[in-house]
Amino acid sequence: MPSKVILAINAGSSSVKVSVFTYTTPTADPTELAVIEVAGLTAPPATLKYARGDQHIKGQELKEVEGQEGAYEYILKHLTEDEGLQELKHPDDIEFACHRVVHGGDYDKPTRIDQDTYHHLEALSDLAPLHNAGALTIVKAVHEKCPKASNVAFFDNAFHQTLPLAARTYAIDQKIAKRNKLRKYGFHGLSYAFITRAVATHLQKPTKDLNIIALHLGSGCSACAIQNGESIGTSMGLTPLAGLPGATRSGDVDPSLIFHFTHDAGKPSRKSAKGMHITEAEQILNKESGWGAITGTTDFGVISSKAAQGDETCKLAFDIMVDRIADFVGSYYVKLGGKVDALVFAGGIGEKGAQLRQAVVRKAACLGFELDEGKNGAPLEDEVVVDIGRQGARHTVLVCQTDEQSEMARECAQEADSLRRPA
Ligand SMILES: Nc1ncnc2c1ncn2[C@@H]1O[C@H](COP(=O)(O)OP(=O)(O)O)[C@@H](O)[C@H]1O
Ligand SMILES: CC(=O)OP(=O)(O)O
Ligand SMILES: [Mg+2]
Repeated sequence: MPSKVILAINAGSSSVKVSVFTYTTPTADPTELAVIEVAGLTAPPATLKYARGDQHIKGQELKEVEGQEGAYEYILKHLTEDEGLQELKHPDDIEFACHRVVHGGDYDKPTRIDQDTYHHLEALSDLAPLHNAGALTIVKAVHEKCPKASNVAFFDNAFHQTLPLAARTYAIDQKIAKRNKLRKYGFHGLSYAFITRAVATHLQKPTKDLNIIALHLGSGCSACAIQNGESIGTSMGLTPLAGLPGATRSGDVDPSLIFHFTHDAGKPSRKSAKGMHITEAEQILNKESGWGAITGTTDFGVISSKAAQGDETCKLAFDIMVDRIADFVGSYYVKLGGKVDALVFAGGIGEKGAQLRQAVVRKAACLGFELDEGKNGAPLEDEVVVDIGRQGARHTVLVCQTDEQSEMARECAQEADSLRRPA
């Protein structure tokens, strides 16, 4: 029997990550065969990372690759040409292509993408200007190049369906809010779903009893208060712009600020990509702000080391992040009534940024979070969850190597029968 390949595709704002899985039965977790990532899309040249068995490529520059669609084309070619990846020799070997779709509006569960869903998701593109359009170009590319695959969308806002009414409602006219669906959706949900399960397993607790403050810190950054395994508060809002700053995003500002920043706030952005209808205000706050605008680099690793060497601009960007993250840790501690099993760091910065973790945890020391500095500074090995807290401290601090692709693949294998395209 031919093996069934699941390709899980995660189009982030600065990277495209694809993992290749096979699966056999709906009960076993899919087996990961390879992981490939094209990163640095906001700071060209893009770079390649590839891991399959003993084969590892890291940091190879890809001068010709641009944008999420270009990254996907490169990835598919690389995978099908890898002699060692027997299971994926031809695009037709792919049974399911799972797509991380950041904004799913009212969609609350994995959904096969047909023409109708595609158009619904297209209409939501303006609400996730750095994400949806890129993901949809990949959906199109899969449709054209892998016609036998079933395309399934996994929504980044679905995990936050459990937000209590008050937490998801903006203090605006409710008639208009309802008509225009203006509410907090929240994102990074595939990551938070993965983190919840992985941390519950690590702490040997049932998911339904897990209470954590989780931080997903990557090119986009967010915080989430998770009570009894469910999201009860999260920092992103109607769009992934709200809350914490990101590589090119401002995060929360006074909503009036933009009208003092530019007189053209409401005009259509001249720079917005084809098919997108965003204003100058959305362009500036999503793509021309954040730590990239302050320092000139979108790489938070560079900012952290320069800040440590005394570069004042990088120190300011670093301190802004620490200040804003600490605000959410404090507020979510209250939301959870002080019943917190762990503070969890995840995402590119959460996993690699020892310096940032140290600064955040120091600020939260009054709540009982403390680090074991040796463990915090040690490079991560293969474990999914690592305890970096001081033994004996009131609260635990963890790093979780989150994996949105494996979250999608797991759900896909479980629901394979209902998600498969009719023959
Ligand atoms: N050593 C490091 N220390 C802190 N941050 C880092 C380090 N290396 C990479 N990063 C940050 O991680 C980001 C990528 O995070 P990731 O979660 O993969 O992003 P994406 O939003 O594209 O999914 C990079 O843009 C960079 O800012
Ligand atoms: C929702 C979001 O901001 O995602 P990413 O961090 O992958 O850009
Ligand atoms: Mg990401």
